[in-house]
Amino acid sequence: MSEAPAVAVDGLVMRYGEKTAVDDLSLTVERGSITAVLGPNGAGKTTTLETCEGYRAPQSGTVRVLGLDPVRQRRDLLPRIGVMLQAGGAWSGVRATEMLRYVARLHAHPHDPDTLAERMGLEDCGRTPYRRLSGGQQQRLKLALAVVGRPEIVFVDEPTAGMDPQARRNTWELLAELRGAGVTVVLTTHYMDEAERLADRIHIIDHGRLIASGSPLELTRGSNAAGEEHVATIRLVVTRPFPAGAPQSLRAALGTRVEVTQLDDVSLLVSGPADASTLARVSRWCEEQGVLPESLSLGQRNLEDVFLQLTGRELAP
Ligand SMILES: Nc1ncnc2c1ncn2[C@@H]1O[C@H](COP(=O)(O)OP(=O)(O)OP(=O)(O)O)[C@@H](O)[C@H]1O
Repeated sequence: MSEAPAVAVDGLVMRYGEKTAVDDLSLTVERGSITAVLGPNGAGKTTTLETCEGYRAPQSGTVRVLGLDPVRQRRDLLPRIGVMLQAGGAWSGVRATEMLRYVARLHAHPHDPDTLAERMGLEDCGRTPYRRLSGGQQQRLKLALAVVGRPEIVFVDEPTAGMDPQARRNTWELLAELRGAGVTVVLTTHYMDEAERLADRIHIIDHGRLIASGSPLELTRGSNAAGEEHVATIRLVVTRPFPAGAPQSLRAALGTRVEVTQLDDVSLLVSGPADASTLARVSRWCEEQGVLPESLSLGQRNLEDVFLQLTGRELAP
């Protein structure tokens, strides 16, 4: 029998009263991968993760982690997973190293807590009570607590929120190292660069639904109806609102190989096999329409553009 995926979510529905937080979500996470669940605030990322961690029972649908039911088989699953929660996760008065040593002792084959503390840059604040640690230090301690027991899979919710750039890079390194050691990492983030740089696979969710899945390259390359790759994105921002029908008119001017998405009254996105001559044609179109570009730029398509095209909204909070 083939090994079950690290995570299999199938038709998950989760509601809080009238509010549907997770809406018929299905996704899988392969073992040994870093998988990012990317989405804006309130997309349903934390709720999905908490269901995988066994803190919430699915209201509809199924969730399996390492082939086990996280609620019914919690005792079997708990020693095999590591969890970094967004909020809480340590007692407020406990000292950092004390907490790490305590949690290490709960596991059969833990990492050495002192080495891990050093690795996470926590050696200088080992005697500081948790509540007195800075936001970034608390994040690092929570991550150390999640991995000290050598889990097979770690769930990390917004692992680098509030960290400075150096601590973010250290965290990315640690997560990549875990993958190198065969650990599956599932992380939620609303930082596109984090997902793009770290993840083997990205699931983009919005309003509790899966709207796209793929490797960072698959997602950012994308393709148009003719199967051509979306290699570039042109962003156009103008000084006054576009006339009605602007996206259609611009698309007619540029040809069918590109896609035009209007983001708001004054900005739109052109994506497709665009180059300098496309840029020149956009500029000419502005002249014909009597709109003045405030900015016009050509760049590689990134995850932000993918999200914008799919939803018409910005991903960044
Ligand atoms: N305990 C709760 N009671 C009521 N509504 C909730 C509760 N927890 C979450 N929600 C709502 O469910 C939706 C999904 O929330 P969730 O925390 O899962 O999203 P998220 O993608 O993790 O967001 P964030 O990035 O802000 O953490 C949101 O609209 C949120 O307001």
